[in-house]
Amino acid sequence: MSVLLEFDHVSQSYGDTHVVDAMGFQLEDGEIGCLLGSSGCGKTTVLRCIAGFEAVKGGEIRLDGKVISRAGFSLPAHERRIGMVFQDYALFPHLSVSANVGFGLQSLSRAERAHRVAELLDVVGLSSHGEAFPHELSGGQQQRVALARALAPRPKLILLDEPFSNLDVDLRERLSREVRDILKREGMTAILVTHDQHEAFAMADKVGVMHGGKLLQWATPYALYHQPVTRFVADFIGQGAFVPATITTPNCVKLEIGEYCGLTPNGFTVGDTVDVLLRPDDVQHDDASPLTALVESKVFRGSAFHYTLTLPSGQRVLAEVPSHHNHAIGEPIGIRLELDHLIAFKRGA
Ligand SMILES: Nc1ncnc2c1ncn2[C@@H]1O[C@H](COP(=O)(O)OP(=O)(O)OP(=O)(O)O)[C@@H](O)[C@H]1O
Repeated sequence: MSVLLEFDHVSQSYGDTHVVDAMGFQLEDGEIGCLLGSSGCGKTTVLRCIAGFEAVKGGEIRLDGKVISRAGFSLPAHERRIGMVFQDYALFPHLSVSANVGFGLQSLSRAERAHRVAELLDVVGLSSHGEAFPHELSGGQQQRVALARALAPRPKLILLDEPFSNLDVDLRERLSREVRDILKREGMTAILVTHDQHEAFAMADKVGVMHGGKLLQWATPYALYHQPVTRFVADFIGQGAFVPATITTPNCVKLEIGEYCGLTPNGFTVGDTVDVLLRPDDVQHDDASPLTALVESKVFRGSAFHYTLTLPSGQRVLAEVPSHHNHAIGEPIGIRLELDHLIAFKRGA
């Protein structure tokens, strides 16, 4: 695979306000990337810079090896071959679904256009809705029309700006999987912007966590969850509790609930005091374990309970426990740690 989109120390500011700060990442041809962050972190600005609606103030954006934006130069948006899908779908209300999808295909003959439109309606599962108007479709169907319209002219890259935020949670999850399948089938490279971690994980091959205009980590969802490089990313992605510990040997760490070895505490020396992140799936319920914790609260999630447990010191940990283990608040339950790898940050850092 070759690199399609490159961000090389890209910065953007409005007056004295730095909105994007020396940002760097690479997206391979055919990959789906996602910029994830809370409101105001700069993700939409990044998307606008890629689309060509804004020129960057520093660094370079390259598409397919060619510079499309640097200080003093910005390739016009219509010459970038980038498609966009917006949060509000932005369909033309007075045009049929077919006409919406065929809108960017004016350079094709009528027959070629009809062929491409039919092909895309099939891809997004709306072949029988070609004559319908946008207001006759559900939100999810309208978003699939918007995707088909963006795919129609065979762009190099598709940008999706919070594409599912107007939809209810169930539909959002289903549609994010469907859209991923469609993009993959079409071999399309795409960047999605969202503040919803579930959406990011369901859609993307690589996710970038943004905070205050900085890209803190660009990695697979698995690596973000299991190997976050900063405390902020560890906190932002998934759930968990930080528990005090000490590095006792080059590959062992001692917590209040025991010493765990065979781990690689990178960057620490023996004697360092650290905070270890325990995810709910690291804390296993085991009736036979001599180690117990008190149930402080619990949330029923159907297949599992999310327990908040209190260790003897008062330290809280979270545990995901199959829901047939229904324990009462205040009850002690046996626990065991399953630490595959260590996520630890120096105490106070
Ligand atoms: N044209 C502008 N002029 C001045 N400040 C701007 C402009 N556009 C955005 N900003 C500021 O830049 C910061 C980043 O905005 P941006 O829209 O990129 O964030 P975002 O992460 O996409 O947020 P949201 O999820 O709320 O859309 C915000 O503080 C915003 O107020």
